Amino acid sequence: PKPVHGMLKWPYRLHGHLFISPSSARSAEAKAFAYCPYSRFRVGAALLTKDGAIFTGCNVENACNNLGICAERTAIAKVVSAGHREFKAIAIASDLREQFISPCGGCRQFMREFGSSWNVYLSKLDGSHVEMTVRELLPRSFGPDDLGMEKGNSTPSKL
Ligand SMILES: O=c1ccn([C@H]2C[C@H](O)[C@@H](CO)O2)c(=O)[nH]1
Ligand SMILES: [Zn+2]
Repeated sequence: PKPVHGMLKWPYRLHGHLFISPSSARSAEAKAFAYCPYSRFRVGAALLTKDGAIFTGCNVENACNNLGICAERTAIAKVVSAGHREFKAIAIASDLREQFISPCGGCRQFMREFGSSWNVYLSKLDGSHVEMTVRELLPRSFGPDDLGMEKGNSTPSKL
């Protein structure tokens, strides 16, 4: 495929694949930092906020196996602790060539806390993507509204 130059509007289609730029590229970069000595399965995530900021995350495993955290949750914890709660999309990258990396159930619930109608980009190693909404990945979900909350997106400083 020919390289593409210049500014590309997000998201864009190329060679029949859907790419999100720049967050898809950033998820692949984040994968390089994966701490995964136990599974050797590298995952990177890049989360795009409504105001255009991008935060990355990688999986961080632990000798106490069940304490490991996924790339998606790392990225969400980083972005929320930086004061953002309104998200446009999260892109996920792994080394899988034949399959689109799909978030685990725990991460789907973590995403859903901050709304159901934002996008998740499941990618293959070649950068091609499938676009899904949080709602499609986690239908009929339990969320903040079920506890009488407005939604998880309320501005920081409010509880
Ligand atoms: O969407 C996914 C799927 C798996 N992993 C991590 C968890 C664990 O460290 C390794 C193998 O499951 O990959 C993620 O970070 N995100
Ligand atoms: Zn997960």
